[in-house]
Amino acid sequence: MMDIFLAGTQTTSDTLKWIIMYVADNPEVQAKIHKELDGLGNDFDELRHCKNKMNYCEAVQREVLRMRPAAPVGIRHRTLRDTKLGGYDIPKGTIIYANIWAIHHDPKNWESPEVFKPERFLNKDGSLKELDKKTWLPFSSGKRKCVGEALARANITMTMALFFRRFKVSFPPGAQPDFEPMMLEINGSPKPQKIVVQNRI
Ligand code: HEM
Repeated sequence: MMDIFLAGTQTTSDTLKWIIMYVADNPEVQAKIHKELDGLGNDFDELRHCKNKMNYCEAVQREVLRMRPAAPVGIRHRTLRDTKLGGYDIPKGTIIYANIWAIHHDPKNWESPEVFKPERFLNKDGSLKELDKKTWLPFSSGKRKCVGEALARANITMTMALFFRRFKVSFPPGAQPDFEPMMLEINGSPKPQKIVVQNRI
């Protein structure tokens, strides 16, 4: 139970904080989020039916999870026996981890990886592209991948919808936002930032 609480709280809240920061820093992205959410009309009352109509919000979520994965090097594992991986010999008992950050920022995988661009996940007609699970893996991969992915993704989608429907965010005038994560145990958390939150309704 402790694993679920520890692994499931800061990861989701950090991702939401990164989303707020990237949206505050990109007014044109925020305008598109607001347009999409305003377009849901009365459907908004039944949020669970809206997920498939929120492609742009989904693209923002994917891009933030790519640029600032909440667990940038996953969880450490120890090999149970001598093994070979990618041509390397790895002795029994070696501590290994997946460098998710490096995969997400590798220009071989992503065009201009340091640029925040949710559109990279969308087709020209606004539909979502198929996810390449070899290059986008914020929840890691394989047998020990995150067990909370579906819960986290649903939680982030609903919070984004409820929050951005109601609020507009920005950095205070003259602020110099800091997008460098600070590593806390396994988490790549944002540093505390001041954000201006304005009511839209
Ligand atoms: C944005 C949110 C989240 C992200 C980015 C994330 C990411 C990850 C990653 C990268 C791992 C390591 C997998 C590996 O060892 O290869 C992991 C493991 C794990 N996550 Fe998450 N996680 C998130 C939310 C959650 C939530 C909401 C829960 C539970 C309610 C959860 C529960 C766990 C558990 C129990 C493990 C260990 C799995 C195992 O060792 O078999 N996570 N997560």
